[in-house]
Amino acid sequence: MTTTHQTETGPALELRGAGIGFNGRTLWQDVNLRIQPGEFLAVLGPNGSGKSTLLKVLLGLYELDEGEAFLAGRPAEKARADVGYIPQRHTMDPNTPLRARDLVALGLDGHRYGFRFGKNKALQAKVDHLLEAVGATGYADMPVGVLSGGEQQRLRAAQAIADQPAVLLCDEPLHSLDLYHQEAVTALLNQQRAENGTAIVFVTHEINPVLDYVDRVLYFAQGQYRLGTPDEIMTSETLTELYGAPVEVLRHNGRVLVYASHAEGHFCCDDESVGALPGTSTGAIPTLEATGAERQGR
Ligand SMILES: Nc1ncnc2c1ncn2[C@@H]1O[C@H](COP(=O)(O)OP(=O)(O)OP(=O)(O)O)[C@@H](O)[C@H]1O
Repeated sequence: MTTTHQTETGPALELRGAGIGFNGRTLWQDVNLRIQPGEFLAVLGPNGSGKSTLLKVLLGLYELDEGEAFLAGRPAEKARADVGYIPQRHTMDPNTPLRARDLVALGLDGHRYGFRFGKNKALQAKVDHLLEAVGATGYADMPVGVLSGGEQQRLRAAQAIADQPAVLLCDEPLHSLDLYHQEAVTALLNQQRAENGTAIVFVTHEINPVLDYVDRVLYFAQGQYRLGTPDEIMTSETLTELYGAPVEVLRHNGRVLVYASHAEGHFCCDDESVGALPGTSTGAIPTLEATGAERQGR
């Protein structure tokens, strides 16, 4: 059965006055956000700014310090069945006793079908379709533990959308994928939101591969956030204001290029973009990750 979340009323996801921090350091606060069914939200920000934490709040794994989080009209901790999740890449144990197709099948209401799944022809066909969509047909019957990181990541993407969730939470899902498979996975996610109304929350350091699909950007930095369309947020003016120090944003061949020249180098943008900046040598760019001093000071 096809689920279409676009026909449902109300936002797919909502944060009201939300805030969270750890060990006395506020990651973000007073976040107000309504994501509609079918909307694609990119979440950006430096290392440690709280992007993955946002996903964990939406998964009901972390409690907010203030405010509320709702998914499909329910408090986040009660909405697990409405959520698909592509976790940040981690390599699976080589001895994991699952084939690639079993991993994807678990996304199809695995708790209900369990390993009897193999007898259901309709579900098998669905798994085959998902495997094909992420280019995994060739290794469908291989044990997942022997697959490469990128191959495993494509299976996680297929698994996460298998049950057509109302909200899909993606934590750097393109990390370690080659360009061809980045495009295949982003096209699949886009199809999922267009055809089934799945709202997508996409944490990434690199907006360019999804720029064509992104409706709005949520950008965390310095304990603050900005929310708006890519044209509103990915500007020198907005990011300079957010970081409180000069950031230059350029558009080149349809790509967003972010250049942070502050001496402390505590900005974050994607290295690939900086490298692509015309007339700029990567050697001249300071480190773009949070400094050790910043992290210890939280
Ligand atoms: N359970 C926890 N207990 C204590 N600190 C935590 C916990 N979870 C996250 N943090 C801290 O909160 C900060 C934000 O972590 P988070 O993983 O959300 O960052 P991020 O923006 O996703 O970073 P990255 O780009 O590096 O993946 C980090 O400094 C992290 O150490």
